[in-house]
Amino acid sequence: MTLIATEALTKRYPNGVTALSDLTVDVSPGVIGLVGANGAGKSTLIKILLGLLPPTSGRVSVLGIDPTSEPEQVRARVGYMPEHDCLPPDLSAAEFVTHMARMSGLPRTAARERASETLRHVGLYEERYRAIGGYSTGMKQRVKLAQSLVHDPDLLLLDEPTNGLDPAGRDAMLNLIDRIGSEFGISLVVCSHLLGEVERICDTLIAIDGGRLLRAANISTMTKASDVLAIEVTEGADALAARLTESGLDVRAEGRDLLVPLADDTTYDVVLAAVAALNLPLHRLDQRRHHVSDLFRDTAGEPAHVG
Ligand SMILES: Nc1ncnc2c1ncn2[C@@H]1O[C@H](COP(=O)(O)OP(=O)(O)OP(=O)(O)O)[C@@H](O)[C@H]1O
Repeated sequence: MTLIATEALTKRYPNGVTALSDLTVDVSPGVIGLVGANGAGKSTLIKILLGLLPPTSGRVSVLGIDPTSEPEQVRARVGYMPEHDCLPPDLSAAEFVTHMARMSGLPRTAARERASETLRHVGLYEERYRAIGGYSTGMKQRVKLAQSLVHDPDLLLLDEPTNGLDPAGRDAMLNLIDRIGSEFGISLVVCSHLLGEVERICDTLIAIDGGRLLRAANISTMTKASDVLAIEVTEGADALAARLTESGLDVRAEGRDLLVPLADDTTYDVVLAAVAALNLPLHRLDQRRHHVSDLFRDTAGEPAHVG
C-alpha cells in the first residue's frame, strides 16, 4: 500500500523561489523521516500534502487521496503538528484540545473525553487545566502533538517536533513519537534538519536538498550489515595485516580498523587463528554496518519506492 506518492512535484512561490523541484517519491506506511537543511522545502511539502498549498505542477496523493482536489478528505485522516508556536496562551490544554476535537466534528462530550485521553498519552494529564501561556516549551510541543492526534488520524505530519527543546526534552519527545508509531499503529512523517535525530525512530528516510530529492531509502537497507569484517586490535595491527595478507585475505586499513572481505564463516576462523598465532589483544571483530549519514554522501540517489 502507498502512504504518500508524489510525481514530478514542483512548487514555485510567486517571488520566484522554487521550493520543490520535480520531486518523485513513493512511500509505504511506517515512520518516515523527512530530512533536509533549513530551506530545503520540507514545510512546503507538508503543506502540499495537507492540501493547504497547491503545487505548481506534478501530482500528489496521500492515503490514496489527492489533497489538491480533496483537501478536507485528507485532513479528516491526517493530523498536523506545525513547526511554529500557534497556541492560545489564555486557554488550558484541555480547552484547546477539546476545541480542536470539536472542530474535527466530535460531539461535545466525546470531544472532552477524547481530549483528556490524548493529553494523557502525551503526558499532560495532570497539567491539563493550567493555561498554556505558563507551559514550558516541551509542554507546548506536547499540546501541539495532542491536538494533531485528537481526531484519531491514520497519518501524522510533524514539522520539527523537537524545535526549541533541550537534549533531554528532545529525547522525551522522540520517545513519545516512537511510542505513538508503535502503540497506535499510526504512520508518521517527522520533519527535521537533524539527521541523527530522526534516524533513531524512523524506518524510512527521505532526504531533500534545495527542493530536490537527494535520496529516499529504507533505513534497514541503508544500515544492513555489509560483507566486510572490521577487526580492531589494541596493538600489532601491522603484523596482523601482514599475516592476514599471507593467508590470502585482501586487507585494507581504515583508521584503527583492519577491513577484510567477508566471504563466509571461514573468514572469521582465519582472522581468529591469525590473532591467536600472534598473541594479539583483540578489541573488536564485527561485521561492518553502513551509516545512515551515507545518504548524504551519495547524491546519485534515484527516486525510488521505499518502505
Ligand atoms: N510563502 C512563501 N513565499 C515565498 N517563499 C517561500 C515561502 N515559504 C517558503 N519559501 C521559500 O521556499 C524555500 C523552502 O522553504 P521551506 O519552509 O519549505 O523549507 P524547510 O525545509 O521547511 O525549512 P525550514 O525548516 O527553515 O522551515 C525557502 O527558500 C523559503 O525561503
